[in-house]
Amino acid sequence: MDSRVPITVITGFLGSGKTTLVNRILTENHGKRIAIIENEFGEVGVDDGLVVETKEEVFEMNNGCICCTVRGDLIRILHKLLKRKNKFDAILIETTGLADPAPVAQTFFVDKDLKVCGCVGGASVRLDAILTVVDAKHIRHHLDKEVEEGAENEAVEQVAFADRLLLNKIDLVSEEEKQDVRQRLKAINGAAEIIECAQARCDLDRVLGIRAFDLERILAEEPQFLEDSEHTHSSDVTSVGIEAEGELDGERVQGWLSALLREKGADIFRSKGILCLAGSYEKYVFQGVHMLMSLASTADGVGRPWAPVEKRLNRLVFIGRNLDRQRLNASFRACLVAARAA
Ligand SMILES: Nc1nc2c(ncn2[C@@H]2O[C@H](COP(=O)(O)OP(=O)(O)OP(=O)(O)O)[C@@H](O)[C@H]2O)c(=O)[nH]1
Repeated sequence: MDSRVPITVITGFLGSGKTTLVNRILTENHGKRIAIIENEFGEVGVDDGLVVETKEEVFEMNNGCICCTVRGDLIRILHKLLKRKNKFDAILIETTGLADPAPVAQTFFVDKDLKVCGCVGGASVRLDAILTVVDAKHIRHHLDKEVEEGAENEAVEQVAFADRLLLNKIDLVSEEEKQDVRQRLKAINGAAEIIECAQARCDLDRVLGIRAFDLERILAEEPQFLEDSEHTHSSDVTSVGIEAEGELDGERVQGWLSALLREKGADIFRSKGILCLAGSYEKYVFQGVHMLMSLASTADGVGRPWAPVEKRLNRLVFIGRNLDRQRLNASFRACLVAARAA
């Protein structure tokens, strides 16, 4: 019997539905002990507030990008997990929306530390599959994005490297658009099965424990895969994080966010935040993907409520191109009740 712990890498562009899939796996009654390793892009982390309350263990890695600077952290976390007496049945790694999955996968095959400790070869873990979640509405825009010479188009890399493609958000596109996206995906990666879904609702047997990662296929397509090579992200995508204590005027902040995304949504790929609205004990979760925006509260079953002693800290992050840090900060702060009274 194979006693190695299967690792599933969940990748996909910003806002495609990775956390939605993780939440879905966590709430499904599968009887497995799962550890989740989360890596988030952006100056201010908010995903800790977006992942459902769970008995499973969630490890945050927010000091850099998993495919570049924090591979060491990933290895350390894996060693820690593997030393446990009560071993996990599965490990999920959610990458940032801008990660290249290749160097993450490579970690399990070429890293000296993993080899020394016998996790590979010594057979403690195995890479089960790379799942790439695709936003059916926005993916074409990102696949078409031109990048500077020498840099990678992360959306293309994520599709190319997938063992399974979860074509998510099919509720947002017509049949014609969906077929067009399917063709685009097939042209980049003809080998990966495409699973269509909305809200990442898919049969988990088709995505977990599937033994789909095939080193031979990768080596046939990318002979240098096992060589530790440099890669460069496109440098025009940046993030602006905002942290501010205090209560917000609900109407004002909603008006500000809708106007901002309406005007700048082509450049703001992703926005999200945890908000404290005046007169409410609920924690509000704001989610934006380009121009689409939603605001839900813990009363709708999203996130975790404010704890009685918790500091009412608003946390937001904007990820995209041409972000005006000063303007975003000033216009957000103008939505605080205190700013209005001043
Ligand atoms: N309409 C629609 N919205 C969806 C679907 N799946 C997820 N969303 C929404 O899309 C937004 C982004 O979803 P997430 O799961 O946070 O995406 P993500 O890939 O984890 O985002 P990042 O970690 O920021 O890259 C949220 O507002 C979700 O509720 C879907 O199938 N249809």
